[in-house]
Amino acid sequence: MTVLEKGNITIHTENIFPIIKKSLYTDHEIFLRELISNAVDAISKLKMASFAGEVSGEVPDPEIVIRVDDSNKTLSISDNGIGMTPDEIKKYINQVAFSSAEEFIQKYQKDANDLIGHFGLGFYSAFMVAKKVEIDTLSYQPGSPAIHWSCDGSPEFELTESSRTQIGTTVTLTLMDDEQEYLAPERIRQLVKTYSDFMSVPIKFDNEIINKQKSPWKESAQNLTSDDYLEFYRYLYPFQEEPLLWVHLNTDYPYLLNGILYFPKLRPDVDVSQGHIKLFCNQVFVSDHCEEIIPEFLMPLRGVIDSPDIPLNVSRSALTNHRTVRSIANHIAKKIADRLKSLYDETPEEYLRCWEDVGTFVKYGSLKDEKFKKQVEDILVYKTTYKPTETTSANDSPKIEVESDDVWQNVESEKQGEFTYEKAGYTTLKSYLERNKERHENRVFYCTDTNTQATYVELYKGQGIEILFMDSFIDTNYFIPFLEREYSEVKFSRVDSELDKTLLQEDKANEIVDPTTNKTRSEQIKEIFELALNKPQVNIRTEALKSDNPQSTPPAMVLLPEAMRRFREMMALSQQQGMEFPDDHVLVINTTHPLIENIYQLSQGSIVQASGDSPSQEMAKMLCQHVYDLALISQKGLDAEGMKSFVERSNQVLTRLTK
Ligand SMILES: Nc1ncnc2c1ncn2[C@@H]1O[C@H](COP(=O)(O)OP(=O)(O)OP(=O)(O)O)[C@@H](O)[C@H]1O
Repeated sequence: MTVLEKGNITIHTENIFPIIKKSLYTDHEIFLRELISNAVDAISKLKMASFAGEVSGEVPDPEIVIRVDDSNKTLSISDNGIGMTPDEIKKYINQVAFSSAEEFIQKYQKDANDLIGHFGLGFYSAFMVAKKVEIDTLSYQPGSPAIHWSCDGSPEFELTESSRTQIGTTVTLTLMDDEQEYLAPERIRQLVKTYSDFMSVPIKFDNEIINKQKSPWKESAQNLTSDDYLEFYRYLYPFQEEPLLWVHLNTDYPYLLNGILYFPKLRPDVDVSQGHIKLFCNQVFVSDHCEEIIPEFLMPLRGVIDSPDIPLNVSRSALTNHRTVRSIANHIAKKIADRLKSLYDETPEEYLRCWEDVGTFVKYGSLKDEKFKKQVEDILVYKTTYKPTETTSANDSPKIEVESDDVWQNVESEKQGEFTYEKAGYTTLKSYLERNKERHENRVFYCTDTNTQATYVELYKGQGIEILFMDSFIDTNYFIPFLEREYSEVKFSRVDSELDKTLLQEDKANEIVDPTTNKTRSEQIKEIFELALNKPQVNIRTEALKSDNPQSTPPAMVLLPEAMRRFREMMALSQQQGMEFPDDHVLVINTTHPLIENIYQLSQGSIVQASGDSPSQEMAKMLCQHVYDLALISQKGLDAEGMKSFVERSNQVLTRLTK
């Protein structure tokens, strides 16, 4: 073997090797990604040279071959790309590669592990795992000799002749003793799959192609079917539920950006604060964590973004404020909004199918991002009790289907005739306000829980008042206050917070019935309840509920005034607890209900016993407590103590009634 040249690699820091080996990155494994990327570059350079007519003879089918030699503890990566002349080796490897490595190390030594991509070290990263690196190469340039370059980790290299006859390059690493894991076939396969799966050149190992090669996000959306998108999703996230919809990003100005983002179904067990989007740079995998690039509210999205314009060697904290990155984040949010808007306009059924999950993104996005909010504000929909009849338009006065007890209507069953959001039981806030402006202008009645608020919903429905269902965590804790800030004249009232005047009639019990005390019947009823319950914190009020059939209205209702309830909910949220049901609630006694009238009559019983109350007064007292318990039950249920006394009292009342 003739030694052509011996020399020193042009670097200025003598101890650069130990730095590289020991402390630069914790994830040494990226060396394989770097070497494969160089091989792919070399192959595309040969292709370009061939297009330019610079290559004599056939250009072989591109391939990269990885080989392991267990006995020599070597791992090699071969390509049939452009190869290198001796001069190029000197220029690119000895000077450029090493000097840029030096610069890189000096710049990033401190926070290298904070970098998003650990890019830029290139060929030199081989020294993180190898005690000796050899390059065997033959350039495509006619007459160029094949050469062999070797370096044992000292700043010295050796160039010798090589017997290589095939154009291309083989890089052989003799692995360090503590880096032998990279000889294991499974480890190699796993690394190729992680980092280089979508490189467009086939990568062979053990006579098998081990990378996927095709990167759908680089294709034009027209060339992909829904099945292609779904198949790609399954490939990226095996065993996961199908995504709801996806957005294909394809921009080349002012930055290059490709990607496919999927909306997953939001499962309660999915940690939405953790990013799942994979970041690529020219099809090379960079990171599973691109939280700095994606707007926070889109974090639960999945899929791929690929942009060579995202700087990968700045620290994560610097990324967030980087101009291009900010502009990419805005672009992604806009594309997502565009996709949702076209879905809303063009395929309402599809939009509603996804709404429950997508709605959370959209609401959260509106809270977080002013621009996004502006884009989506007209496509926010809410479930409603409103049901248009075939002849009415969406903005007619509400026709509420009183009979149906299934307020969560099934979208699928609403398919006759032209599909509208209203027919499917959904509405926008704008339509709601418009439809109801005559009856209750700028007031939105809403329900957050169909079970506990069923009595109240029935009462409103009975009077033809439209109710929106805002039942998600984000609705109750953030979105309603947000909407009130946005539309300052609009107020939201939960169905159990107050009884709207449209539900009430003039209280006939207001006439004075006791000339000696000047008390009205209502005042007496209130007193009867106050005495019977003996709960000073409960604010007892009498009202006359409107109804054609008083029997069908509740005799009493528990109300939680909106502001007080919200304040308590906020407190509970900040202490990460559920809200305790407040003792200081309102109890409304419905004076039109026959039961209340009967209790009133009973309590007027005049036979006074030694103990004080007459049997009929005792009975009236028990019935008052019972009415209150029933009102509590239909609001929040009873606790253990409450249930015990309710059952005991029920038995007493029944016994007395059957005497
Ligand atoms: N397999 C190869 N075939 C041909 N030339 C190669 C090969 N590997 C490296 N080179 C040459 O060596 C140069 C330096 O490689 P290195 O990986 O250090 O940096 P780079 O690829 O230019 O940049 P990056 O930092 O993005 O990796 C390359 O630009 C290329 O000219």
